[in-house]
Amino acid sequence: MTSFVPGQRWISDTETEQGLGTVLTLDGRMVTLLFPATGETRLYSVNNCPLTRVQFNPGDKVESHEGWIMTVTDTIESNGLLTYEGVISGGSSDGQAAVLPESGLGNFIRFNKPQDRMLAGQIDQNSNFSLRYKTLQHNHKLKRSPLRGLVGARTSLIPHQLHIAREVSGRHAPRVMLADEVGMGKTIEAGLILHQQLVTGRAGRILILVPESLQHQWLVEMLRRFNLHFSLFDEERCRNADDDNPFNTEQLILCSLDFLSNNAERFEQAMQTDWDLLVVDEAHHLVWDEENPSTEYCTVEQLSRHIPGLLLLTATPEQMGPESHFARLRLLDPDRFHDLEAYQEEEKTYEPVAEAVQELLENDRLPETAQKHLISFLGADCQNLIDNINMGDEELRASSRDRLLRSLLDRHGTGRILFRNTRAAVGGFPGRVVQGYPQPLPELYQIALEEETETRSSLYPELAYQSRITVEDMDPWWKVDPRTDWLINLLKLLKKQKVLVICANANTALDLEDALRITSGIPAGVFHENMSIVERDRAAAWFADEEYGAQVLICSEIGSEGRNFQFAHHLVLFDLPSHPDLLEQRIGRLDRIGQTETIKIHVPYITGTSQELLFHWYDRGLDAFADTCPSGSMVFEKHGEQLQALLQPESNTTLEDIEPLISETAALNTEVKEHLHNGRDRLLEINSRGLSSNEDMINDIEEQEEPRQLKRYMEKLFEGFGVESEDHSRHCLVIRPGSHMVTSFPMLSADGMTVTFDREMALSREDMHFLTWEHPMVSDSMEMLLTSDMGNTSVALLKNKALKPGTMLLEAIYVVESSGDRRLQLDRYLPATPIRCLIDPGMNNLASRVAFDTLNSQLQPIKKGMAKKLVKAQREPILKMLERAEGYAKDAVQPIVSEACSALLSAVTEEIKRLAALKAVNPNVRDEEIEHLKNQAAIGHQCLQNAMLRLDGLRLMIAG
Ligand SMILES: Nc1ncnc2c1ncn2[C@@H]1O[C@H](COP(=O)(O)OP(=O)(O)OP(=O)(O)O)[C@@H](O)[C@H]1O
Repeated sequence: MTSFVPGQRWISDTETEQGLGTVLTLDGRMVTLLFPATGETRLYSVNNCPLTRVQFNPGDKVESHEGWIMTVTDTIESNGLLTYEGVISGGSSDGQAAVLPESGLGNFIRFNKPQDRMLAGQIDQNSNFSLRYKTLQHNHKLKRSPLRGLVGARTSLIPHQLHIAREVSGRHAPRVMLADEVGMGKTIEAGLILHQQLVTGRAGRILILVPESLQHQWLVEMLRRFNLHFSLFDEERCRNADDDNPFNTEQLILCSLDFLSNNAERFEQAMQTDWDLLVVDEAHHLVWDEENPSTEYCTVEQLSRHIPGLLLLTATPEQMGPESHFARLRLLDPDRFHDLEAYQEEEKTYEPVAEAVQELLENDRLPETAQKHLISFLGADCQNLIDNINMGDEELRASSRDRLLRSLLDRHGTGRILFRNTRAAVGGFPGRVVQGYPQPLPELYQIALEEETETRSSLYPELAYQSRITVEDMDPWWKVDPRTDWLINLLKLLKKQKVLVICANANTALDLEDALRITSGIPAGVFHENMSIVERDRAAAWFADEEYGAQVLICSEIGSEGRNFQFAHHLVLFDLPSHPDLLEQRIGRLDRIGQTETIKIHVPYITGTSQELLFHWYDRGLDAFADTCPSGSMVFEKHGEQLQALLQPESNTTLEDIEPLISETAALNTEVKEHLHNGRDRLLEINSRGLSSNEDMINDIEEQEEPRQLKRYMEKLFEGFGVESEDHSRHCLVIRPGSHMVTSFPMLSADGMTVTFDREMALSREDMHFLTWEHPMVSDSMEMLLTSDMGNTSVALLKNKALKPGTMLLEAIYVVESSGDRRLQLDRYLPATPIRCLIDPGMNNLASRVAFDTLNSQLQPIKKGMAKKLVKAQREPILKMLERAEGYAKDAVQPIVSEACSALLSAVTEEIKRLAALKAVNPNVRDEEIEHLKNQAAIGHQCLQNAMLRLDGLRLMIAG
């Protein structure tokens, strides 16, 4: 061992972040070092200290503590201290000779480059070198995967959701409407898209706007399923923020749409924030008409003008009429949807477009009629794609077919921006049965209704009773109303089964709760818009509790929107809503993913009132109870007014009177359904479920999950960072901080935690953390390793009989990577890509002949002292071999960069072509947009061309 002399510079092998240390004193068997960079001193045992003497050699560049740089030409030793001679590089003294005693070396010098560390004698364990290389490989594979961002969610793999998520999240700044039927997983689809956008860096700042009642549900779903920590913003939170603009204090923010719409100051602040993506749930509330657009619509419209990405979620897009629906489409893509009349005209052509799509899907080669058909929609330009389908090889035919289909879907119909999955198309949902329960009309209701002129009162006679009958000591309405006793009997009959009751008005819900408690002692939860969010969540949780929860929850219309109650199988519609989409929203509380039984819908109605008429109109006219009703809004557009007139109390309509309307409605309903099925819905269905098999994607995801491989890898990573892990059960581990942990480990709680690598287990055991390749614990710890110098040097003994003892091999791992504005998303095309070189004494690169794992299995550790001596002795050959390795690596860079450039260009060209084609039919597509795309491509191309090569790891192996 070199002896210590005060003034010498040494570096700590275990605390490289301390910079260079100076020997202060030598006291018998102890040595004290001062690390001027941090001001810390350390006491070491001379015989057993993790220290390496710092000694530079001719050719090395060193920095003085004054900041100037010198290239060393000679080293002189005197009384154990070194003095460097050399030439200054850079600055005003460039080229001048200089002398630098080691005490004048910069204190912050750190050897983190592999060759510097190795030559300075900082050698890591072989297992960490291997872990580092594996990490680079996994990282590269993950970043290149087309499924990146979609595999990490704690959700079942449901094909229609994954298709939409992949389709949308692949886009830059996506602007789409997710309009799956109620309860089919729009929140999950949105979560997958957000997760993907965040993981890939396409988005960083996201704002979610939801109805107040859904804030908490969203927060929980985002955290529980996607590990996304959104912050809930309300007035109090904003007031307590430490910034003039509270929205600048978090990246992921969720607040209610009402909060922003009704608060000019907060809205202005939100407008001044640099968001990447805006999400609006229950977007049918964005009502628009030319003279009087709603405040909510205007709020979102203004935000959406300056936020690049926009996701609108609604199960009932046409609930507020076709104008509002069109206005929302225009929010998403003003170029494509610029003229309502033109759009409505175009809707009529959906059927022939759907036929053309069908022809493309069904025909292996395209007959002449199909060709003409396509040309009539897409113009003569598409002829060469048609020729490819008829004459090209299999791959070309498939890609040309795909491009034609995409063009058809994009330019005709709502194509790229509207996704709607229906139960009918997806299949596998439990059925629904309805039962009506006619109840006699109480005399007091009859009296109250005689004076009524409004439909609303006859639909909800308890309101008419309360406003018209004003005698003293009158009974509450629920004592008069026969539906109360009926409900109590039903609840008794269903005993412990959960029953969700929905009525239109909050007061009715409250009174009913009283009625149940007073008359029968049945405790019921209530849930309505006038309750605070906490109260609502508490009521929902009480209802959900299997063991001690309430049998019944009574909800008002608005209060229950978007909520998940699929664990219940009985739904009581205490009254009926006035629009078919509202009815669909009500039934959707139970008819959702996760519903396991046939849903029983119970509808009590009072005979002789509008309730009875409406029940029959919905049931036999629209068939809206037993089945979902995609045609509801359109039929309502046509017959709504007539229906309203008949429902008016003054009209005295009988069931017989309404029969003709019911028959007309049924006929129109069949016609509209068929029309939708053949046209718009057919296009939507193909767009929403995808053209190729989604099963393949599920298989790919399952393959990419690799729970066993991930578990093995993480066990190594835990070990590398000093985290203790032990088996819990199959695919599950218990992990906790170890006593030798070098640094804190991402997301590891101090008390330890149980993790599973298995999706099924994660879905059934909420208490376990679901580790996937995309979990922040995994991705952050991978990054932590790659940004440190851990494992970037190693020396090992190579046990291979075919090699002469003493033969030296050098393994150099390079990484080629590009840099550029985050928004350019260049790592889609060129993620950090490892290049491995294995140099033998003849300067050949053996990397392709000797696999990493094969070589690794033949290696044995060498003692650190021995390794340092070896490196010192072999300095010159190591440098020569390294130079050769760099040459090989440089040769490998160009093909990698060229491939990345072509991928970038083909993606942008496709987008430019689309805009150019849209411009032909729509003058609103601006030339600047196309120019912008071209510029982005040019900048991206330039950045890729400037990709850098750097050495990431170095391993020296000696045969023995
Ligand atoms: N892939 C999935 N894995 C596990 N659970 C799911 C999945 N998709 C949906 N669910 C569950 O199904 C229910 C309905 O999903 P979600 O709330 O996303 O539907 P929605 O379409 O947004 O509903 P609504 O139309 O009422 O707003 C939720 O309880 C959700 O957690």
